[in-house]
Amino acid sequence: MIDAKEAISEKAVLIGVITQLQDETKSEEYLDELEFLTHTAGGVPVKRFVQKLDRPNPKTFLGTGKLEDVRDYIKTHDIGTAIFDDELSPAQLRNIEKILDCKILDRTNLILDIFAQRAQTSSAKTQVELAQHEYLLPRLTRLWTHLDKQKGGIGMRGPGETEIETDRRIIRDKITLLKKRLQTIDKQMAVQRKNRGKMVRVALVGYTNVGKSTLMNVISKSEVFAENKLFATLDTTVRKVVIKNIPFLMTDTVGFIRKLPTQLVESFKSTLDEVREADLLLHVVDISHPNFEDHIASVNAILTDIKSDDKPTVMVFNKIDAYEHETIDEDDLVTEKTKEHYTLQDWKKTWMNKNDVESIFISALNKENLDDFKELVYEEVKKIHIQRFPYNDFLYYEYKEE
Ligand SMILES: Nc1nc2c(ncn2[C@@H]2O[C@H](COP(=O)(O)OP(=O)(O)OP(=O)(O)O)[C@@H](O)[C@H]2O)c(=O)[nH]1
Ligand SMILES: [Mg+2]
Repeated sequence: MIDAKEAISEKAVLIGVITQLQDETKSEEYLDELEFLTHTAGGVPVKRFVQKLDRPNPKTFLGTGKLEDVRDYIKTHDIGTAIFDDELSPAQLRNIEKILDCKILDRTNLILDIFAQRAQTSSAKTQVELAQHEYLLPRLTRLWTHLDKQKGGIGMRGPGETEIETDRRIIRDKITLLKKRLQTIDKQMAVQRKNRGKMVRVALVGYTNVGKSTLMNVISKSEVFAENKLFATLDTTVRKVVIKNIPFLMTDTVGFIRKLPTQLVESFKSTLDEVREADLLLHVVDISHPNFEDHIASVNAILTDIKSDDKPTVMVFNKIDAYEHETIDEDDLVTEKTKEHYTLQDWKKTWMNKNDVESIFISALNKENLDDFKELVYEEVKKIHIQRFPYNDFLYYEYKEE
């Protein structure tokens, strides 16, 4: 198993591709994100290698020529790790390892590593460990390559293969064990959720680092760990919040990311159950991020994945204090107005015009527009609360303070 702390603490090169599916700009944005991930994991990105291809090479991800460039660079600059901006297949990993003499990580691996470093509770730790083992299982074949060379095609059933088989069996057993342990945890968590009664449940969801925990803190006056790193939160925090005369439960949970490893989605089931069982979602967006629309799409895809896309949702555009846009000079009649030129007002109009979804623009950090935010959440929670407690109307006795 990859040691969480040791995995990367050294210089790394980042490797990506430009394809028909991702143009130069996209590729660069993705590598920016990979760089942020690398930092978060404790690595130091020193150089990027990007190649234009129809699609990633099925055998070596990059073309072999380009990969040799990478190898030369790694040798001369004493690089410890090469990080690929995609999930490498077991075969790709094996082939690349033959060419580059250093630690190879892919995006999935990197994310798993960050999760492993950050997991605090036994639940989160078990979930990550399960995901790591499932990632590892098909990739255990690495040893085969050495055998291949030594023995050729014949006589492969030597001790080497038995060893791999033994390793595989150990990992499979471990997976079974972890799954069992998770089932027990799942049950406990389900009981806990039940014990919370019928109170309306609101879940903060959104891309990683958008400010969910910060918002949770200002709304519930709690102290949830928030920082400018990806995946600051892995465990779910639930707080009771009261706005005016309605108490409800608010959940802060793990942030999403583009191409969240499927193993993680699967093993974080009990964490994501909080989202699945929520009555109302607050989809928090970092509007100051140049890719925020992509982030919304990624989050929606994962919500669909976990069958939670049809829940009542409020779009919460956070970090308005940090929003910047490009401007067109008044005498410039050539430049066409694009989204880069949108003011906050333009974005508000765009979103207010959507009938099926409520939206609000705030800054959790500077506490801007929080009163309107609370009012909106109150109205949405009230709709659900009234349905759930039809006879409990005394809760709605609102007394005005003069
Ligand atoms: N400028 C600005 N920064 C903010 C705002 N809200 C949060 N941040 C910063 O954004 C960073 C991430 O905040 P978190 O609250 O940890 O974000 P999160 O969504 O919980 O992140 P994960 O738990 O990693 O998914 C921190 O450095 C916050 O201080 C805001 O309104 N404006
Ligand atoms: Mg958080």
